[in-house]
Amino acid sequence: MTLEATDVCYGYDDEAVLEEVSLSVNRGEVLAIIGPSGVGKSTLLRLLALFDSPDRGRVTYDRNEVWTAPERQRLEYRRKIGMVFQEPSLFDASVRRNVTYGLRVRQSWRDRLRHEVASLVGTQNGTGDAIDALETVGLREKATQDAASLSGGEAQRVAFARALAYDPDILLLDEPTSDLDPRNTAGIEDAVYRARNRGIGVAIATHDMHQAERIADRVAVLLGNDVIEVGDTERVFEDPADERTQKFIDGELIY
Ligand SMILES: Nc1ncnc2c1ncn2[C@@H]1O[C@H](COP(=O)(O)OP(=O)(O)OP(=O)(O)O)[C@@H](O)[C@H]1O
Repeated sequence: MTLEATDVCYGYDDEAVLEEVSLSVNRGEVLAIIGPSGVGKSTLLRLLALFDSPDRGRVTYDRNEVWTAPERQRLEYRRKIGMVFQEPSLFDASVRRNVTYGLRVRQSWRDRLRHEVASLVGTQNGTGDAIDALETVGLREKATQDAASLSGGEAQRVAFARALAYDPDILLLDEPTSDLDPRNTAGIEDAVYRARNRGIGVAIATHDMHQAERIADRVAVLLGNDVIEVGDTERVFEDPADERTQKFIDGELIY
C-alpha cells in the first residue's frame, strides 16, 4: 500500500509553496520530511492527509486517484490515514475517552449501542484498541486520568495514541516533538518504531535532522518549493546527491 503525491502544486493567495512535488509513503516504513521552517512541510502533509486538494498534480491511495474518486470513496481513503498535529487538541475527559472518541463516531449505531450497553454493565467492550494504543505510546497507566491534567508531552503522546487506535495504514506526524523534552521525544520515537513494526507507514515532518537520522528509513529533503532529494537515510546523510542537501545538513543554508 502506497500513498503517493505526483507533481503536486499548491499555493496560498497566489504564493506558490509547492511546485511539482512528488513523494510517496509506503506501509511499514518511516519517511522523514526535512526542511527549514516555513518551507511547506505541513502543507505537503495536509495534501497527503487528503485535507486539501492540490492546485495541480495527483494524489493516489493504493494507486487510486483520490480527487477524481467519488466522495464516499475518498472518505474511505481518508479514514485509513491518521494525522497528528504539532499542537495536540484533546477534550476535557479521561485519556481513554479521548482515544476512543473517534472510534465510537465511526461505529455503526448498532455497534455504538452494543458499546454503550457494554460500558453500562462494566465490560468496557471496545476499549481494547484504545488500551493497546496507549500501551504503544507508553501511557497505559494514564488511561483514567483527566486529559486536562497531562503535561504537553503526554498530551502529544495521547494524540498519537488516538491516531493509532483508528488502525491507519498511514500515519502523518507534523513536528510531533518540536516542543518536547528528551524523555517525551523518546516516547514518541519509540511509538513511531512500534507503529512501523505493525505495518503502518509513517511520514514525519521535522526540522530536526538528528531525529530524521535516528528514526527514518528514508528521508525527503524539502527546499525551495520542491523535494530536492529523497532516498535511504544513510545515503542521503552520508552521500547526498544534491549539494544543497549537504549545505542544509551542515547548517550552511539559512532561509
Ligand atoms: N493558511 C495559510 N494561509 C496563507 N499562507 C499560509 C497558510 N499556511 C501556510 N502558509 C504559508 O505557506 C508556507 C509554508 O508553510 P508550512 O506551514 O507548510 O511550512 P512548514 O515547513 O511546515 O513550517 P514549520 O516547520 O515552521 O511548521 C509558509 O510561508 C506559510 O507562511
